[in-house]
Amino acid sequence: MDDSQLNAFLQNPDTLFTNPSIPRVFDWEKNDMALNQDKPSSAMDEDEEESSVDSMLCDSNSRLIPFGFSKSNCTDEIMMFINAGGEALNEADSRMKFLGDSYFEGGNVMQTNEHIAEAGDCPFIYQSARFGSFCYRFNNFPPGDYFVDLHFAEIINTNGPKGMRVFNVYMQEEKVLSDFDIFSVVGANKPLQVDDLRVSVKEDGLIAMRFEGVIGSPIVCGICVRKAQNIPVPQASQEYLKCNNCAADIEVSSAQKKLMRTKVTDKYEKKIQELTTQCQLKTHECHEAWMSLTAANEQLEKVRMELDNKIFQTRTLDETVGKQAENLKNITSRYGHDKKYWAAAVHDLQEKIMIMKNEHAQLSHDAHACAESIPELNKMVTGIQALVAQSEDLKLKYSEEQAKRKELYNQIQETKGNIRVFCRCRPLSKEEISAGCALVVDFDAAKDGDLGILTGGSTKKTFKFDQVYTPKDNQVDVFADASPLVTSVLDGYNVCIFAYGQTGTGKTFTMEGTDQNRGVNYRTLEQLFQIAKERSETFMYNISVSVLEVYNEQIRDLLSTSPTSKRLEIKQSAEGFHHVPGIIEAKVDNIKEVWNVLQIGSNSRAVGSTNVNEHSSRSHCILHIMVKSKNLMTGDCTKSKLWLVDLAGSERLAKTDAQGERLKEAQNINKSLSALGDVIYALATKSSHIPYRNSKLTHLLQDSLGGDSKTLMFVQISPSERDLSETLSSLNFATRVRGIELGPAKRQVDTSELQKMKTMLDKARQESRSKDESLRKLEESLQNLESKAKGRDQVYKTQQEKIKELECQLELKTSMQNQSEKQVSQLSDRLKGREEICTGLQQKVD
Ligand SMILES: Nc1ncnc2c1ncn2[C@@H]1O[C@H](COP(=O)(O)OP(=O)(O)OP(=O)(O)O)[C@@H](O)[C@H]1O
Repeated sequence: MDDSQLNAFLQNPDTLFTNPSIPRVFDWEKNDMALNQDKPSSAMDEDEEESSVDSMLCDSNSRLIPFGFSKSNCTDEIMMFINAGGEALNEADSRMKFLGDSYFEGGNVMQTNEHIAEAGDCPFIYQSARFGSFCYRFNNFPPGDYFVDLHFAEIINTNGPKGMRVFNVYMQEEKVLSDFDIFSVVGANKPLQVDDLRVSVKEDGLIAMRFEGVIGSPIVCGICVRKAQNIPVPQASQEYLKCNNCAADIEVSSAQKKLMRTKVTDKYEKKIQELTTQCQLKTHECHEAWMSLTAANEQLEKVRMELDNKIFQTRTLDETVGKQAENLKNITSRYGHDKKYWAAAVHDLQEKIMIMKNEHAQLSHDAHACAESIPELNKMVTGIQALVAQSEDLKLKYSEEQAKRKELYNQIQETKGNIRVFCRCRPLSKEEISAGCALVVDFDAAKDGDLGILTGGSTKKTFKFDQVYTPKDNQVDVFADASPLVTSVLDGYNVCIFAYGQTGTGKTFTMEGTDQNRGVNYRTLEQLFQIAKERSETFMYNISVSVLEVYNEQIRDLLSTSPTSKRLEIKQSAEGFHHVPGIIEAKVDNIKEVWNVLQIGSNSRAVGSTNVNEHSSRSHCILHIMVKSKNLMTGDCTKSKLWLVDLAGSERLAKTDAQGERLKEAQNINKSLSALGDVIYALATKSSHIPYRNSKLTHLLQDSLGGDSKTLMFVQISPSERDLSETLSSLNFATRVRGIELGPAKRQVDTSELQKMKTMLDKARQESRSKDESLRKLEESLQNLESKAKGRDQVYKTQQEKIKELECQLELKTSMQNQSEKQVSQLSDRLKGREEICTGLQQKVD
């Protein structure tokens, strides 16, 4: 209690007693007993209630305070108020008539900070208490009657239950409160005031109070002792009782009444005693029950805790099981998927194994067959080797024969002469036929190279040439005699073939021909590629083509796409070859490409002139073919040229009566043709000076006219009598050329010598033919052998490769089979493992 609280209390001590919030056990103003509400240990039964009025009317010495004794009967003089500690309220000494010494025995003082509900302004009183079985003794009270107020609060065991703390209170060794249970009245932490316990103080001036536990320990927070007013002693008087039968008042003396009361009291006291005993027993039982209940509660709490733990564990387990179930589900689904996949894979593998087994069997069979055929193959190999050796021998012989053939051929050519002249006469044109032109050409001895010209009347002039072609002879016949020169070109000789003659006599027809009747140019090149192809095993050829035109002593490149091509000049290279720098050399690999090139040249020639036929008659058209060859066996290289020239028309100026540009053209043509004649003459006479440079034509053909070069001239003539003079002119020129070629010295050889030479020539021809024939046969047999050898080689190689391939496949398939079997066994193991895992998991889930 702090100072302010103490002062408040001292100024108005009744606050302790008038606080309406504090329950009171004995409230005289209400004239009721608070204890009856909850029926504490001293609770009364219904029988007792009937007599309670009497039983509670006690005298001053009785334990019970007389009924109807109100607080107003008491003096307000407070004799003493102590707190639970048993100390007097020192500050109030001057106000309270504290009458002397006091002491207590037993118990402990305890304090709490618990909140005391409804304690009004003085919770402090109830926050300190004496606890345990104890007693107070207060001395030096003046004799008389006093009221004692006791203050209680259940502040120790706040959770009850009822009957846990039950105690008796004695005043002057009289029990004033029996089996008092605070908790049962107000519960925990609530104040309880027991007012107006009446105490008589004798001469010894002593008030003794004793608190004695029945169950648990007594507890008290404060004690107030007040001086009571003098209580009037009731006078003994007559009392009346109502007769039950007649309703008459029966006088009852005080003694009688007292006797009655004593009897009743005794009876009820005995009953009370019994009930008290029973109550004590019941209380004891209750206490035991409570204790067992507490123990059971503790047990229950433990069980609850365990249950909580179990629930928690169960939840955790549930979650784990859920997760495991999910996992299991996933695993099961994966397993199902895997199972399907692996089943399909196993099925595939089994199928593959089956196929491989079949293939293996087939391969084994093939291998056996191959192994069996090996001796035969060996025989074949031996045969092939023999054939190859034979072939090599034949090749050698063939090379030798070829060399001999070449030698003989050249000998024949040389015998024939390096410049040869063929005469070809065109048929009469429609115009000539319609004009009724007569034929002036006699072909009776044409086969022998003799040509007769009817010069008028019965006179006939005969010309001799290497070949004479009648109008009936076609392009094939013409080329058949010219073709050996193609071989010479491929053998490395320079060759020049040109057509000479009057305009319109068939020069272009012979050289170029038409689409249906290809001429010498096309056929020469065709044969060139054919022979090159035939010789491809021993020779490698590189062929290129240029197309030129010489017009008015100017060279024009007909393959050039440039419209204003620069002036082309003839130069001599360091090796001594003559060439035209800047001229296009189109590389050709086949006849188709050649034809394209010829077409380009022909078109280009057409573009450059207003009148094609006229222009072609006035210009020299030259096809230049360069052939580079390499002998693959010897490594020898050659570089040869083939000139195919369609010369301009050779008609005489007098006849054409040309003037101006025409005259200039004709002069240039004559000049170049004369220059050609001069060169040939110089070559024939072995002149020290060959006038090649007199014209562009001879300058251009320098390398192919003379020396080792071979020249073929086609002299083209008209059969018409209208062209007789020009025909004679052309034939004379050709004869000169041919005559010059053979040389006058040869001509002068005598007949026997000539005959001898002829015989030798025939013999050589015969030999050449027979050798050609044998050579052809040899070539054929060689080709057959080679093709056979190649075929067998190929078969052998194929067989060997097949054997190797089969062996490889066999190995591969065997290893694949082993691997597959391993995989299958591994998969089976894995499958088993998974199934076991799944079974375990399934079991877990179950
Ligand atoms: N042997 C022949 N058989 C059939 N027709 C021929 C023969 N020779 C020439 N001709 C025809 O005669 C005509 C003139 O021939 P071509 O143009 O070849 O003469 P050319 O001498 O080249 O003339 P130019 O000097 O004017 O060029 C052509 O229509 C041609 O078809």
